[in-house]
Amino acid sequence: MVDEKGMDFPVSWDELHRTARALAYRLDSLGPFKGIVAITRGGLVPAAIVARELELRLVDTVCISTYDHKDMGEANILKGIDGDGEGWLIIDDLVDTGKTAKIVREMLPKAHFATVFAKPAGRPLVDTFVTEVSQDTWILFPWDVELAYAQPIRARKGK
Ligand SMILES: O=P(O)(O)OC[C@H]1O[C@H](OP(=O)(O)OP(=O)(O)O)[C@H](O)[C@@H]1O
Ligand code: HPA
Ligand SMILES: [Mg+2]
Repeated sequence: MVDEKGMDFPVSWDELHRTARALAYRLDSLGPFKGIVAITRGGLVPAAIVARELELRLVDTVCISTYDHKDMGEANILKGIDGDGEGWLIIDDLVDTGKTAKIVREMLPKAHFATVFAKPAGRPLVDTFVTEVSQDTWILFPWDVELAYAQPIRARKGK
């Protein structure tokens, strides 16, 4: 779908699994880490995949909510975490504007911040990521979609 937020970029479960494993592969040489801090909710699935690959069993959460579907609002910090993050790995699904990442970095300045996807505006705030997509792309994660009829491309264009 194309709307004012740009083109949708759908990601399947398989692709997400493969890309999160690629992230774990990169992170393996940057550790060892004490544990993972998952940024809910989007970071939960990638964090589970990375935790499995890096054999990390200590997993905590920072809970932040900024978007209502594609509409950005104020960042609500629902749950923080103590300490400066030294030795910890923070995992989120993506950085977009970098608003969430900035809050998390201020909260845990010594942690390593990693995401599966990055858009250019947020990229400088991430230590490690795998796939960059353009700023006007909207990533559709597999947990946000269901299988449904898709109109042929020509019909969508009204031909
Ligand atoms: O770089 P930003 O512009 O801050 O956008 C990225 C953040 O937005 C999304 O979270 P959201 O607030 O939608 O909450 P959710 O993870 O619970 O879906 C996504 O999971 C990132 O955490
Ligand atoms: O591109 C995105 N996809 C899903 N959630 C998001 N939250 C901020 N940007 C995005
Ligand atoms: Mg999130």
